[in-house]
Amino acid sequence: MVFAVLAALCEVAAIRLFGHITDDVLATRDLDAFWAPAFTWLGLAAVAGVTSFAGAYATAYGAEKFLLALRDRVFAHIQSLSPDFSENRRLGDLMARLTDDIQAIEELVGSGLVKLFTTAASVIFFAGAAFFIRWDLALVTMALIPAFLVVSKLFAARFRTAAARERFSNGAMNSVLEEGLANQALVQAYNRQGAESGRLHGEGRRWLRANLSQAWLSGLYQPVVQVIETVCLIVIIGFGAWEIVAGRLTLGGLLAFAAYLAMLYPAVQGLGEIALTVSEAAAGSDRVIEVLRARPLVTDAESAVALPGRSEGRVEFDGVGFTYPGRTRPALRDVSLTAGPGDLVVCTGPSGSGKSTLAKLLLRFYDPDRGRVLLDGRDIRGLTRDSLRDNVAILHQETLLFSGSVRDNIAYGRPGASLGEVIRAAEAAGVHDFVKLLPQGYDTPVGQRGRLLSGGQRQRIGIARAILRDAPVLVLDEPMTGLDDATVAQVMKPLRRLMAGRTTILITHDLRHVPDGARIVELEPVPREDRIRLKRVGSFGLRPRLGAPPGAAAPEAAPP
Ligand SMILES: Nc1ncnc2c1ncn2[C@@H]1O[C@H](COP(=O)(O)OP(=O)(O)OP(=O)(O)O)[C@@H](O)[C@H]1O
Repeated sequence: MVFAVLAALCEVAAIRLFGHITDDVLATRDLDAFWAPAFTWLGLAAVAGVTSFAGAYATAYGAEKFLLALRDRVFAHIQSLSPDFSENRRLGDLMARLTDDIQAIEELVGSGLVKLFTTAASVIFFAGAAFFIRWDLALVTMALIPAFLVVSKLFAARFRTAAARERFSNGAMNSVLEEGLANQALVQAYNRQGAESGRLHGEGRRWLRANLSQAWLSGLYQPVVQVIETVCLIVIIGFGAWEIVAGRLTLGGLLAFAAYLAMLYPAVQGLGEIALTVSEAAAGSDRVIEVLRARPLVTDAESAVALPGRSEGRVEFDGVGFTYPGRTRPALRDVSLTAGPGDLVVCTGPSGSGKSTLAKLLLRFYDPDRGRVLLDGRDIRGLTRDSLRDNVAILHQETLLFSGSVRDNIAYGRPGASLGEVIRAAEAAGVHDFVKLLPQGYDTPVGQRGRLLSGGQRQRIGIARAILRDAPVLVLDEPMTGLDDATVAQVMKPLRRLMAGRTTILITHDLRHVPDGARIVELEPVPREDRIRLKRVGSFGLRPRLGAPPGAAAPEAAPP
């Protein structure tokens, strides 16, 4: 701001010099009087050049840093929300909020604010200089300024509506793009290329219309303002000419005055344009603020403590009931089970009976509505989420991989792990054998979501990651899904190694590969009956601790 104000002051002085040159050199034809103002002018131009460069760079620096900090903050905020937040929204739209909408805010807060300040300063300087030459003439000029402001206010309101539509369409278009690209195999397999292209075209047209109405408004704004500006200049020059004829104003005075006005009106116009930038930024900021206002469903309690050291791995669900936010049917009701080090508890049951929900509660993505989840006898709501999750390793149904190398993906379980540790985990998980055959070994990229690898290979990388994490509690969510018997056999060996000595909760509806000695917990979907029944299955060992004996009435009210 300081640099920009200095540059504007240099321009004011340069115009004044131009007036002097006109009156003292051109009108008098005295060449000797030319050199001093000419060199001063040159000096001013140099100072103006340096200061405006410094101002522009400093503004860009501040704006970019702001953009970086805001994006980091919004992203960190989204990461602190339950996975539910992203799952309930379209990914492309969220990405548009993190990129384009934040960029629109940056344009206002970074360059926009500086521009507002420096333009306002220029208006004051040029108006002051014009007053200095002829206050009465300047007053006439100023009387026309409100016309600019009224026009810009009229346009800004419409521009804001158009900008909000454009932001919304941009998010929708990004969502279609993201979904189409992420599901390309599905699109091609079902011959839906045309439909997907049509969807994109539809969103693209909506975006185009929103952009065109913005272009229409900003295109119209310029000529309207220019007409007002021209009327002002003609009035001033006419009035000035009359004053010169009457001998009350010199030619240099009039020229300098007109030059000040030529600088002043664009500055006033610039103030109006900032109103348009504000409208655009407001549309973007509404969308970013909506994200920042979302509160995490689960936070660390003020009295939350970190687990002292490594957990023993004693897990207990004690009369747990849970309904997802916005749902009326409970996902779980009165579930009780315990598992200790070395135990393997297999949660089974039909689809939708709440098996994966148990894992989400154990990781505290949600808190139960009833009952408690305990780790080492402590309610996990009294523990910090970091220390809880440090002690639980999860292997998801579809192993989630990032688009880095094999090594990066295994080391995700323990950042900073050495290559030796990664290789040891990979050997234990049966990853090493196929990695040896990959073109770049552990540095081979796994592709977007690991799609360059087979399902079984991805699963084994997930196991290696969990081995490296070395957490005392292990949750395996359908680790065998989609694998053929031969691959399951390959995966089972490292899985057994991984489970040894840990508390393992294995979620599966396929009991064929469950190791002997496992405790089986069968969940039944809540809506069909009033209670969750846990029952013993076949010859698989121990009976779990029951929340309610089979056949007993459910302690809670029936679901709505
Ligand atoms: N994020 C969510 N928001 C709302 N409801 C959900 C959510 N996730 C799951 N549900 C609902 O909760 C119930 C239990 O789901 P859950 O995923 O735990 O079942 P599951 O037994 O693991 O099923 P599957 O074997 O098919 O994976 C289902 O009725 C499901 O529709």
